[in-house]
Amino acid sequence: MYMVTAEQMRQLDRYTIDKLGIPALTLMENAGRAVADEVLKLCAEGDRKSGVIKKVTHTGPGDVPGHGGVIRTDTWSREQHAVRERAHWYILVGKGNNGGDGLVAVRHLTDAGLRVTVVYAEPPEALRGEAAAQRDIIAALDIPVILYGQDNLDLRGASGIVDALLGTGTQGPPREPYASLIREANASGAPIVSVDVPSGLDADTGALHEPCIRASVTVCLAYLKYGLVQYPGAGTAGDVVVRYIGIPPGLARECGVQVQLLTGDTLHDALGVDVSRSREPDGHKGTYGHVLVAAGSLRMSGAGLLAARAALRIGSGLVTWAVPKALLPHVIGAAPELMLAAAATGRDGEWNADSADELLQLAQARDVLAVGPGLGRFAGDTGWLRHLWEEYSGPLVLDADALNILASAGPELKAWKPRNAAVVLTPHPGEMARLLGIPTAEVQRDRISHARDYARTHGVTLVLKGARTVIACPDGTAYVNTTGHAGMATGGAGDVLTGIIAGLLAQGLNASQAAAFGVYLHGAAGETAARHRQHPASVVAGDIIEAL
Ligand SMILES: NC(=O)C1=CN([C@@H]2O[C@H](COP(=O)(O)OP(=O)(O)OC[C@H]3O[C@@H](n4cnc5c(N)ncnc54)[C@H](O)[C@@H]3O)[C@@H](O)[C@H]2O)[C@@H](O)CC1
Ligand SMILES: [K+]
Repeated sequence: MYMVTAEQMRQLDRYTIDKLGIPALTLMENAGRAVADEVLKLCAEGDRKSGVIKKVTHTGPGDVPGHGGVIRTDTWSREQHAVRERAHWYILVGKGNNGGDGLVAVRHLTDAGLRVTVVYAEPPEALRGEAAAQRDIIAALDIPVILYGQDNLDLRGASGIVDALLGTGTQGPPREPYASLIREANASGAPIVSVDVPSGLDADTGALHEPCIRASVTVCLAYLKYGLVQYPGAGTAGDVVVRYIGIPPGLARECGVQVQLLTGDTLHDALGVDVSRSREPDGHKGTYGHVLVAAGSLRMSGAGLLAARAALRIGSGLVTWAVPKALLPHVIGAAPELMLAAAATGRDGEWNADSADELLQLAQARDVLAVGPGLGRFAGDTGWLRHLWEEYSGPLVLDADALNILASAGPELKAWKPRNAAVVLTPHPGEMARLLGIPTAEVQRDRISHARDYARTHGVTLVLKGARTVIACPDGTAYVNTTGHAGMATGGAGDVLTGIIAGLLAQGLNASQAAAFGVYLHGAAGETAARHRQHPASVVAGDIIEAL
């Protein structure tokens, strides 16, 4: 499922109207109709707040037996009519095309028997183009309208509200009278159905302006907008329903849109991943690759163990865990399936810069090198990592302190020899901020753009972790994950992801596939673990491995 910015959506709209010849009024009609459908569905589910609307058992249109088939008509049962007449919905209408969509919905809702009142934010004369055409139809139909003036409206009695105030044409925080109307709608407690995006949301980033609508449902038109998927926007949009309005679904790809929601279908169709994970009937452990995990130190040995165990559990043929020599006796038997290697001679169980050659030799005999979890920082670590980066010929997964080392290399990174094999970086927002030299809040404000820019500039595959993890590839494509939950914000969960991605690389997936599929599986395993533990908060990193 493609995801677009407001600007891309405008281009796709224009292309559909100007090049394909589908009239703007047709798109608006489809949009408003889609909104009305979702409102009626919500009515059928019942008004959760006031209990005015009860569940309707007969929801289908009237069926009349015909000759050899059924004639279906758009009629509604008496019970449905009765329910709708008792309800009273308010449709808040802004002066742009978002408002125009809302006015189309008004017409369809009225035809379906729902009592509706139109609330114009601005004098109806302010509407232009297609929206003005809708305004005139509403006037001709004698549908009740009011102009918002703060004391002529009490939304507290509303059964529901349609928010058609501001859409993808919004610039900056909602101005008056939009701001007051948004506050009143939120305070009403009525369910709110937003058209395209909740008014006050930055459609490109998911940042919330003050104020911003808190929707129960957002009926997103044509293509998913970034802001509905990224937090905090995702948290204010309620259930997001993407509805077709006549813009050909394939147009986004043809017009060069590169960002998609990561689903099972995306993995299969866009990334070519064998999601069934079938194995060769005559495969042997060599078929499934050998991972080297260089991770863990005296106080953080568990991080290395989790990464190595995850690499095993995801199906790698063999996994070797390299640790500082002094640590080795203490981790023997920690996971009997693992092979162990001592790769740093420091007596204190910490890594040291002298281990670079030794580690490189170990890595060259294996298919993938994962570096970072529980590594710690040590004197000369930048040169140490540079050596591995430049000399190791296989794919590299860098996490945790390996990312901090990269960050401290700063501009010097440009002088590092470009790698032929893939690099996957898996920063959390704090690590990403250090890589970019900007505050964490700035990373979070626009996660998709920061991840994509870094991946393109540095020729790496980048996994920006956190709710709705972003996987950005060197060619500009990006995927936004939907699996997982807040219970996975727990120590070690990131180490597990490192192991999963390394394990998938070892099994022959390319960097984009391994990163995207790894993130997806990691989240899905977290969900399974939450069900097993009966509460997300009780999930610990080891549970994610067991659930893989
Ligand atoms: N052909 C198209 O372009 C289609 C557009 N569609 C709808 O049109 C919307 C985009 O329409 P528009 O581009 O007209 O823009 P909007 O309807 O989002 O709103 C823009 C209007 O609000 C004003 N405005 C902008 N920022 C404001 C702020 N911060 N406070 C107060 N007022 C503000 C602007 O002056 C402008 O008049 C989409 O979200 C979607 O709902 C759909 O009808 C489908 C087809
Ligand atoms: K809206």
